[in-house]
Amino acid sequence: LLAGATAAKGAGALVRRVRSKRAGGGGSGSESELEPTPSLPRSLAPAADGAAAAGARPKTPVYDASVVPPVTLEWSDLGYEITVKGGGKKTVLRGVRGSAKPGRLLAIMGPSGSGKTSLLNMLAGQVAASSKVKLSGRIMVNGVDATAANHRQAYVEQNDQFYSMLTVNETLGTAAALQLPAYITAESRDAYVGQLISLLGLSKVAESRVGNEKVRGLSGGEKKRLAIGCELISAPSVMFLDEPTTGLDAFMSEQVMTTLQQLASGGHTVVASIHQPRSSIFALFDDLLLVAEGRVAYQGPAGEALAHFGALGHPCPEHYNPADFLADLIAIDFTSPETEAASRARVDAIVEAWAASSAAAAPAHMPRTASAAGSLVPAPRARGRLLRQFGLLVRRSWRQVTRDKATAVARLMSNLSSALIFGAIYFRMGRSQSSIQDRLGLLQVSAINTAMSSLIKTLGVFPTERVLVQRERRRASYPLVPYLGAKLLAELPVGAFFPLVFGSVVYPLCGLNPSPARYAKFLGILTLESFSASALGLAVGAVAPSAESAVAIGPAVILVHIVFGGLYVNADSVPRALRWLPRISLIKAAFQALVINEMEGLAFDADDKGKGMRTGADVLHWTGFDKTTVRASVKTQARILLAHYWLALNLLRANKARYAQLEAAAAAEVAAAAAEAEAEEEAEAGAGAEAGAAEGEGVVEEGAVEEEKAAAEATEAEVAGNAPQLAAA
Ligand SMILES: Nc1ncnc2c1ncn2[C@@H]1O[C@H](COP(=O)(O)OP(=O)(O)OP(=O)(O)O)[C@@H](O)[C@H]1O
Repeated sequence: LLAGATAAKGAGALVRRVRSKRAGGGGSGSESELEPTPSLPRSLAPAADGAAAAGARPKTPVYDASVVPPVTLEWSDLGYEITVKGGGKKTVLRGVRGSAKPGRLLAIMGPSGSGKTSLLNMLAGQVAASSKVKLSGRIMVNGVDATAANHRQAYVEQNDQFYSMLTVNETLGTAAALQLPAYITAESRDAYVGQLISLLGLSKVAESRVGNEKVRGLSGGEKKRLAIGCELISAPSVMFLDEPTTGLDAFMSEQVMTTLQQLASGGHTVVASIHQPRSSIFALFDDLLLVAEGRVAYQGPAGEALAHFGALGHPCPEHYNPADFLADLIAIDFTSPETEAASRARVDAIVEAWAASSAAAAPAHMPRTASAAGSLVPAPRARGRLLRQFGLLVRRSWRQVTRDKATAVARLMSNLSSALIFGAIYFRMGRSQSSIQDRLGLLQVSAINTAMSSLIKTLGVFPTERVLVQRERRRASYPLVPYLGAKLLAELPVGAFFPLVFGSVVYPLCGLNPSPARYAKFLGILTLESFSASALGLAVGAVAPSAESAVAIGPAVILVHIVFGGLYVNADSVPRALRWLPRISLIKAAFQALVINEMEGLAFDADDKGKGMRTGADVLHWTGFDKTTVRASVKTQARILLAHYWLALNLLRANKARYAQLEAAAAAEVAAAAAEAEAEEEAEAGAGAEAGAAEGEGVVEEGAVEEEKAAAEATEAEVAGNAPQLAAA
């Protein structure tokens, strides 16, 4: 049965049939009785036995991702206002109302700039918090105010981010292992991932790497379907997708939208913003929400939209793409003042006609309560043990870093060429007086080169990875500490390899101190420094808004480390107020250790006049490094390294996404509900009416969301043990 899980349209009917069977509790309920091809993977664990299907508590907990609690979303009076430069207000959305139903694909369409993305983000609670943004209105889930705890939703962003060196199978496998409850066996998980892959039409590329700009991998459409798959793991009732077809050709767009239609058929509530689809894609929509200038021009069955506009005197010409027709109809034509005025009048008339229509007035089911009553049970969610998460994350990072041959070759070539260039410039330095300056120069540029190469590599990769990690953490897959720990552990050997290559080549070429112990220490000092620079890269990458800005900020930061790196400014002559800077310079710590390691016990030839520094001790005195040791410098470097990790961890924590919440209307509703509850309480003393869903103001942090989710988790054991009841619900 499961092997046949291809994406068959109409399979939703089957799923619904199955559901009604279960809900009835009759029959054996055995999976093997069911006929072909569900639109979603059916079950993670072996199906419940007859007793379980009949309602008894099953011995093996069942997690069935195909049967999500049905969710109807309703929204009313949505307003989205932005304070623009100069203090003016821009209305992005005004008086928007509508609904999205389970088992249906709702497309949000409209001309560019009409507010599609803003509406989608608002419905999904993904509008970035800002003092300039004001959101109002009400969003309900099955009749109660929407909260993170009372339904499970997923949001597929426009740009897909993955670990590029992992295969499709590994990507979904890791996501499943991180997100699914720990009681699900590895075999069940693998089977589930296999089904998900066939559902998404990714079987042919299951063992292909995702790829990136450097390494060819999946096509745009395949990546989009993989992104949908990653979100599907947690069995969300509602799926939001921001322009899922952007950047895809017509064929791939259709494949993606067909996948969405299948998900809807399987019982999910699917909402996608989309920009002028072709007619075959338009035909896949169940419902349509047309946005014109931030207002609703139509909401209802997609198949009835043309009739609605025909009745308003705007018939669609024959053989015309309905999506193009509708987009043109509600677009403002800025060609000339006359065309603008005419098109505005047309759009206004359309919007007003819709607002006045009975369909628009059909009340969304909006009881006056702010209670987030748990009418819906969220799907169980992973709270795996830290060690298990750590293991998974180490394996993922290890695969990413060891398989990235292109980056490894580039780093190898860069380190080798630097070593050879330095080797040629400082070739066999000897013991003359001028070799003292050469030695100091070589050790300084070696410290700078090692730090720069490590920093730039981290800056180029980490900001993108951070986005991915933040996304995963939004799904509460794992805490930051195991993530960072796993990353460091997995990258340790590869990270150490490059400074070792550089040092191994440059040292003998330049004729540095011939003692093998000094050679080994030289390599150790450079390796530790490269980790310190990489950790600095993590800290910069944690705050930089993009990879580009990280690459701009990083060198500016390292420049301070270079200036106070020990050669350009003598530590003793640094102004008192800036004395802390050399102490935190990773280049200084490395340079100092390298110089002491090189100079101790070395003798130099006198110059022509029989003068000059004759011993390494003289050089150390002159540089001001005679007051410390290699060991102390290495300890300093270790402290700098740990401080950078600590900084990176805290910056990542502080830089988490914050989302704006519905403001005025929600606050008013909460107040009204509170007043109502108070009145009720007075009326029936001790009735204990609840009115306090304190979601009034401002900003919801992920932490707050997590707390809500944690509360929902109390139901998890229940869910685990009562899957048939959940399915029935
Ligand atoms: N943070 C913001 N600051 C200023 N203007 C904004 C902001 N967010 C949205 N807007 C404006 O709101 C309007 C709607 O934007 P939105 O991105 O929702 O439109 P859209 O229909 O999705 O457009 P497109 O199809 O081009 O992506 C646009 O005029 C946009 O410039």
